[in-house]
Amino acid sequence: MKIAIIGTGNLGKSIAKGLITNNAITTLYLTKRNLEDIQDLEGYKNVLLTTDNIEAVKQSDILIFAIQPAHFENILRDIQPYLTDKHVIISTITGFLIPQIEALIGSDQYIIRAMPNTAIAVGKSMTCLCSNENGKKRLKIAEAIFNRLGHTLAIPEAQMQAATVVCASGVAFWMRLIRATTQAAIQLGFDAKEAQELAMYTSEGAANLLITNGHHPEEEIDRVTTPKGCTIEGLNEMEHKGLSSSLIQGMVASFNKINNIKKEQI
Ligand SMILES: NC(=O)C1=CN([C@@H]2O[C@H](COP(=O)(O)OP(=O)(O)OC[C@H]3O[C@@H](n4cnc5c(N)ncnc54)[C@H](O)[C@@H]3O)[C@@H](O)[C@H]2O)C=CC1
Ligand SMILES: O=C(O)[C@@H]1CCC=N1
Repeated sequence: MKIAIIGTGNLGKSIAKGLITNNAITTLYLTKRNLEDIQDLEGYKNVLLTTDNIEAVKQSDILIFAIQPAHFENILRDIQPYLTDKHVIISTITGFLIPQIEALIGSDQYIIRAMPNTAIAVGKSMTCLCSNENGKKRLKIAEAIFNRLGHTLAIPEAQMQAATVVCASGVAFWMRLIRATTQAAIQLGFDAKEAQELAMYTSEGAANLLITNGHHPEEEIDRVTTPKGCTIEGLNEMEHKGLSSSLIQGMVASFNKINNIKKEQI
């Protein structure tokens, strides 16, 4: 696949690393205004760095946009004359809706919105996808790309904001949970490196139990909680202190914020 990433910053670089590691490219154009920060990607086979978005568009079929929302409109206007029937437009940009993209480049384009997270760099992104009417014909291509870089779910566009909180911001929420369990493990006597190892692999194992077995989390909790044992003692103490409630309230606060970001910027 001839892919271009327009705007190779945090997310764009993570996608690039995932595509390179998974051999998912014929050519990969990476664009950025200043190429210094992505020089480390230059040595890879078939990876080309450029500041020229138009050149990258002309040479590629799949265009993944990973710039900040404020830059998207001008870049779309610049590249619009060079779009042809071969192109699939994939936008990762938060809060930029399909009708806004259609208004700039036309509803006859194949337009897909993708909401990945930074775990895409290690092939473990939970990526939500939606498309315009025409883009439905190319959704399978986007699924094929992002399934190589983790797991995908096609959703209606109306759920993209919620998906951003759960999956993209979700990486930060999980990092904080892993850090907190690491701190507890240090207090219980492990050195910092060991403590993080225990926290990371325990959380990976817990998630994999659900992924592999398809169980509800409480079913797995029931297997661990010995009556009058230490697990239920700790679990109930966490709930008395508001663990579930605080997570839910935090995610709802993120959702309220994401719905107001655009209004605040105006
Ligand atoms: N960071 C994350 O976890 C996620 C971010 N997003 C969305 O992805 C987008 C990018 O986010 P980040 O990577 O964090 O931002 P970033 O600021 O790190 O990256 C944007 C890049 O675009 C480049 N750029 C600016 N103007 C350009 C132009 N005219 N031509 C080519 N490149 C240009 C900048 O140099 C920068 O490297 C945002 O719209 C964000 O909402 C979506 C999902 C997750
Ligand atoms: O924090 C943010 O607003 C963006 C959207 C999801 C990840 N980063």
